[in-house]
Amino acid sequence: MSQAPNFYFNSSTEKPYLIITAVEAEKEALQRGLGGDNRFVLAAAGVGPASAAAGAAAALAAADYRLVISAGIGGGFVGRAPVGSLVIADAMIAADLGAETPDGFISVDELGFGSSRIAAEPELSARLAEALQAAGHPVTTGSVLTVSTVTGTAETADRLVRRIPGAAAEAMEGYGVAVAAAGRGLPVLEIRAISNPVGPRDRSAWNIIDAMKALESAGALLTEVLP
Ligand SMILES: O=C(O)c1cccc(C(=O)CC[C@H]2O[C@@H](n3cnc4c(=O)[nH]cnc43)[C@H](O)[C@@H]2O)c1
Repeated sequence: MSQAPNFYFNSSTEKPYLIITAVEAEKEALQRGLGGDNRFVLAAAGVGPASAAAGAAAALAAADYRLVISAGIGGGFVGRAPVGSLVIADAMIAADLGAETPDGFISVDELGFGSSRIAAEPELSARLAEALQAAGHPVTTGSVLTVSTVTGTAETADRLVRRIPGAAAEAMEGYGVAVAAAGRGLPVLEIRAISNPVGPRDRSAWNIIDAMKALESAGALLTEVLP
């Protein structure tokens, strides 16, 4: 883990919700939206699927939780999730877990080594998406791809959406968090606030400020939607 998880005291008798972000800025944006709701415990576990899985697993070993949420900024596939919008995952997909061949990519599923897809908890995901829509926030439901390398060309972006037609966004942590949650039999959600389009590397196309505001809005609605 590149950053130590920051655990917050929770006085409720109910098991809390665990939210794993990559960096402190994402955690703080969510905390602003959550407004001190002590049902939530947040940890910034570092960038990438390995740090995310290790951070989530450590938090889950230390206390009991009822739900795990992977949240942060992400890239939106063009025409599906614009910058500033939110994506609520229907599934977390390890998009680069497999083997490259001269004829194309073979997923870990096709190789017979497990599954590259973990489904999000459908009812809560739908409720959160509906609440965001009702609040007037642009939101898309679709698969969130977990990659170890940020996509940096139009060719790679096209290849990903052709191979995974339901892809709405990509980020680097969701599948790692989902593996840790699945290891404990816990439901999982992923929320991505879109900071940039997936495609040719262009730092000027990034809008971290709007993405952090969107993450804050998602935090505020989580307090209403979760039981
Ligand atoms: O320098 C670049 O060109 C560049 C482009 C996109 C993302 C990065 C990062 O280092 C971000 C890593 C961090 O943010 C999430 N994130 C945000 N946008 C994306 C994306 O388009 N693809 C993958 N991850 C993204 C990610 O979850 C990490 O936590 C640098």
